[in-house]
This record gives sequence, C-alpha cells and structure tokens, in this order.
Amino acid sequence: MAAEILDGRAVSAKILDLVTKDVADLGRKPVLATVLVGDDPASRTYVRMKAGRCAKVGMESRRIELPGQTTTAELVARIRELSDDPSVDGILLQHPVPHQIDERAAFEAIAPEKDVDGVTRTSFAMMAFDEGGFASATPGGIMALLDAYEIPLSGKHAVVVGRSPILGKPAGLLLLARDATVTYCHSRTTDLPARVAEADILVAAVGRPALIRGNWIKRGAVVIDAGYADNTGDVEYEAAAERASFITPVPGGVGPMTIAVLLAQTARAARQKK
Ligand SMILES: Nc1nc(=O)c2c([nH]1)NC[C@@H]1CN(c3ccc(C(=O)N[C@@H](CCC(=O)O)C(=O)O)cc3)C=[N+]21
Repeated sequence: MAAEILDGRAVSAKILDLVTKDVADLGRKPVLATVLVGDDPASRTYVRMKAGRCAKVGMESRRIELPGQTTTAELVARIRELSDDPSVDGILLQHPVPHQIDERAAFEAIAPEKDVDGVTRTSFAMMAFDEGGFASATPGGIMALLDAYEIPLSGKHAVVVGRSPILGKPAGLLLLARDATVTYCHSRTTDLPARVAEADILVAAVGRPALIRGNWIKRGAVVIDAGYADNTGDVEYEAAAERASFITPVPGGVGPMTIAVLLAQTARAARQKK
C-alpha cells in the first residue's frame, strides 16, 4: 500500500488563482512588507520566494532588510512604522531573528489588522477562541491542505510533534477546534515512537530531518510533514509512505501552502481596510 500524496503545490496553485481574482477585484495592489534581520541564506531564500509569489498574484512586496546586529528597540521601531504606514496591508517578520532580539516583542509590534502571518498574541487568541482572525500561516496551510482532500478530523487522534508558538502549538489548537483529540509531543516527551504510533493524523513540526521513522507510523495514518530544515522533512519519507494513507512530500507539501495562506490573508487584510 502506497500513500496518496497531499499535493501542496497543486492545492496552493488553486488558492493563488482565487487570490489573483480577489486582488483584481480590489482594484489596487495590496502591499506585503517583509522584514528580514541578518543574512541567513535560507531565510533570504524564503523571503525571496514570498516576494516572487506576491508578484504573481498582483501584489506588491516591500522588502526590508536589517543588519544582523539590529537591537530589539530598533526592530520594534521599524515594525511600528510599518504598522502605522497606511500604504502597507500586511507585515511578515521572518523567523528566526538573531539571538539578541526579543522575537515576541518584535512580533507584537505588528498591528493585529496587518498580522497576515498570524504571529501576534491577538491572532493566537482569536484562533484559540474560534473568532476568525488570521491563522498562523503554516498551521493554516496544513488545515487548508487537509480540507482540500476532505480528510475527516472529528474524533481522530492527532499527534503534533513540536510546540513552537507559530507552528506546533497553533496547529494543535486548529485540529482541536475541528474536534480532533490532540496530543502534543516535544523534547521532553518520553517514548516518542509510541506516541507517534497512536496517531491517526501526525503533524511533524520540529525541524530535525528524519527524526520520525517510517516504521513508527500507524498503517493508514495521515502524515503531515512541516519540517523544512535543509529543505528536508522531519519524517523518513519513503518508509512512512509505505504505511500512511496520505502523506505530504517535502518539498511540495506544506511549504507552498504556507505561502498561499500568507497571500490569501494579505488579500483579506487589504479588502478589510478598504
Ligand atoms: N514569520 C515566519 N512565517 C513563516 O511562515 C516562516 C518563517 N517566519 N520562517 C521560516 C518558515 C519556513 N517557511 C517556509 C515557507 C515556504 C516553503 C516552501 O515553499 N518550500 C518549498 C521548497 C523551497 C525550495 O524550492 O527551495 C516546498 O516545500 O516546496 C518552505 C518554508 C515559512 N516560514
């Protein structure tokens, strides 16, 4: 039995077609400001990809690049300027930021109505209380991908490996909101293989290539791999695909969905501002 592929490239392309129409209807170009601190090559690549995808759907991206030695105060001030700038619709601060910066403080400088990447505590709380708001981009992309394949979630045991504030933790809450029974695993979890083996739906969100072995996966499970370290997933793909019913490839799975959600939410921010 080989798993069916959850094709994030195809699903994201459909979403971006709809976004392109939305943008055309709006009659002006939404503006997404991307903020990159330091010169990590992988982060630079992701920001460049996001900017490229903006152009494709008729949006403008404004790339702000700050030196690696930037202080929290300087970054917060720059993000506040963008929050106050009426020509900016959405703001993305690329994670991670250099260690001297208080990333949470920097995220909180994003005006909630421009938080199209869903990283502020306002967005988190709205998500947790089912009040709409902007989803954290990667968890939002995961849910959109599950829904595109009409994968049932209610009553299923979802196991989320990873508890970071913009990925694992919100992913679990979104699954909970859809009536999944959710288990979080993390660095202090004992017997990770046993927890993974209980998953009907597995979300891997750690950033450690091949941490999750294929033979841990329950037969018929749905495997969502949100790992992207070195462009490699957290799940040992080939072996997992032999047991899973559905699986996301890396690349071509969660990554493109993340960008699609970011741009869809930027279009929505622009529409709501009008
Ligand atoms: N504030 C913030 N929000 C983010 O959403 C965010 C972030 N920081 N920091 C970094 C991670 C990573 N991330 C990816 C997005 C797209 C791909 C993606 O599309 N990857 C392609 C392959 C990339 C390639 O071809 O080089 C794919 O999976 O098919 C990957 C990773 C967003 N992130």
